[in-house]
Amino acid sequence: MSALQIAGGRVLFPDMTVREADVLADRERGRILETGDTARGDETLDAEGCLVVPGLVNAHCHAAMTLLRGYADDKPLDVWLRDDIWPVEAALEPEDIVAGARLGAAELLKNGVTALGDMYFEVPAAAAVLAEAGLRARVGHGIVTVGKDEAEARADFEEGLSVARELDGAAAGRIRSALMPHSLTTVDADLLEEYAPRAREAGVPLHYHANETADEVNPIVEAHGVRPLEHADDLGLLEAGDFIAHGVHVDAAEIELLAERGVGVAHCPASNMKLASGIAPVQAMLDAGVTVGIGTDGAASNNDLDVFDELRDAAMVGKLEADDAAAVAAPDVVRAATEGGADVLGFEAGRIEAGALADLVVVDLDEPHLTPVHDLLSHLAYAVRGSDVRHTVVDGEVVVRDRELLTLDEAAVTREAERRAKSLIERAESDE
Ligand SMILES: CSC[C@H]1O[C@@H](n2cnc3c(O)ncnc32)[C@H](O)[C@@H]1O
Ligand SMILES: [Zn+2]
Repeated sequence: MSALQIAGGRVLFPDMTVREADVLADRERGRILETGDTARGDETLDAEGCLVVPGLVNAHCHAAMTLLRGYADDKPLDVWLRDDIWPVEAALEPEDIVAGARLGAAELLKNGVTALGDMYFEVPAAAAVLAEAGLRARVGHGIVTVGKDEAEARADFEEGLSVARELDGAAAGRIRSALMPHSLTTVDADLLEEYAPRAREAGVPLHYHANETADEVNPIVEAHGVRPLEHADDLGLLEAGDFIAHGVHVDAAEIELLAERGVGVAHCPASNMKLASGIAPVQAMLDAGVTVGIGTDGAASNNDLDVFDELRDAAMVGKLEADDAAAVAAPDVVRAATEGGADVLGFEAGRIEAGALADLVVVDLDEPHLTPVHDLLSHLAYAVRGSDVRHTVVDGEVVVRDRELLTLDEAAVTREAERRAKSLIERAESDE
C-alpha cells in the first residue's frame, strides 16, 4: 500500500470542530485511512501552520463556460442566454469545449475544488479533461429540445442517455454521470416523462435547472396549474439522488417535496445575484432537511469558479433573505460547500474521517486577511479566498502542491483558452 500523510496541520472534522491532527490516505483506494497521530506515509504533504479541510464541492457548474467569462454581463437570464450566450454556443467546436474545460479544471483545483457537477456539451471529451486534471465529477450532456423537431429532440435525449451510460464509473469511479435535461421550460415535458424511467434503468440520477427565475415559474403554473417542482414530481423527475440547480423561486410545499423525495439543491448565490434571478430561501431548505450544496454555475454568470467566494455569498444573501443575521451561519455554509455538495452529487466525500474519499485541501493561514485567528470556521465562511489554497488532494493524489498545479501545464492551458475564446467569438459574430 502507498500512503500520503498530510502532516502538522489543524483539521476540520465532520462535527465542525478544528483540532491538530495528521491525515493518512491510502493512495490506491483513494480513501482516508486514519486521522490524529497517524503513521508516516510514503509521501508527506506539509500542513504546518495550515488548516486542512475537506475538498470543496462545486455542485453545479458548466466548466467550459470559462471561455465566455466576461463576454456578456449585466443582463437577466433570458436575455443573456438568448442574445449572447446561445448564439456563441452555436458556434462552439469540440476543441473549444476541451480548452474551456481545461481552463475550468485548472481554476477549480487551484481554488481548492475537488469535485463538481458539470452540465455541458461534448461531454466524453470534457469528462476526459476533468479526469486527467485529477478532478472528481458528475457530468452530463445538457439536453435542450426547444426549437427542435421531434426527431432532433429525441436524438438529444438519446445522446444524453448514452453519454450517461458510457461515462458512469469512468476514471476508476471519479467520473459519475446523470441525465441532464437543461430545465423544465427548455425541454419537452412528454420527453422528460418518457426518458426519466430510462435514466432510472441506467442507474443514473437526473439534474436540471429549476425554479431559477420568476419568468420560468409562471408559464408552468399557467399551463399545468401546479408549481414547477410539483410538475416535475408528476413527470417523475424528483427521486432520491436527483438534484436541481438554483431552486430560487420555491414555495413551502416545493421545499417540503424536495425534502420528502431526497432531492438535493445546488445553490448558486453569485449567479442568482448577478442575473438578478432572486434569492433562494436557503435557511428554509435547511430547516426542512433539504440537502444543500453550493455551485458557481458557469464562469459567464459568476464570473469565477471560486467556491470560497460562493460560500461567503451564500451566508450573506441567506441572512438577507431570512431577514435574520443568525440564518445560514458559518457552519451551515462550510458544510454545504463540502459534505452537502458531496451528498448532492452522490460522492462519499466532503468529510475528513476514516473511510471517506481522500479529497482534501490545505489552506495557508499565514496571510494578513486571515489574522488574527479567533475562529477558523468563521475564517472559512467569511475570509478565506481560493488563492489561499496551498495544496489540493483528490482521491489520495496530490494535484496542487504549494500552489502549483501538477496535472496540467497552466501556462499552456491559459494560452490555448485565450486563443480559442477569441476565435470562437470571431466565428460566432461573423455568423450573425
Ligand atoms: C445545455 S448545456 C447547459 C446550458 O445552460 C446554460 N446556462 C448557463 N448558465 C445558466 C443558468 O444560470 N441558467 C440556465 N441555463 C444556464 C449554458 O449556457 C448552456 O447552454
Ligand atoms: Zn447552470
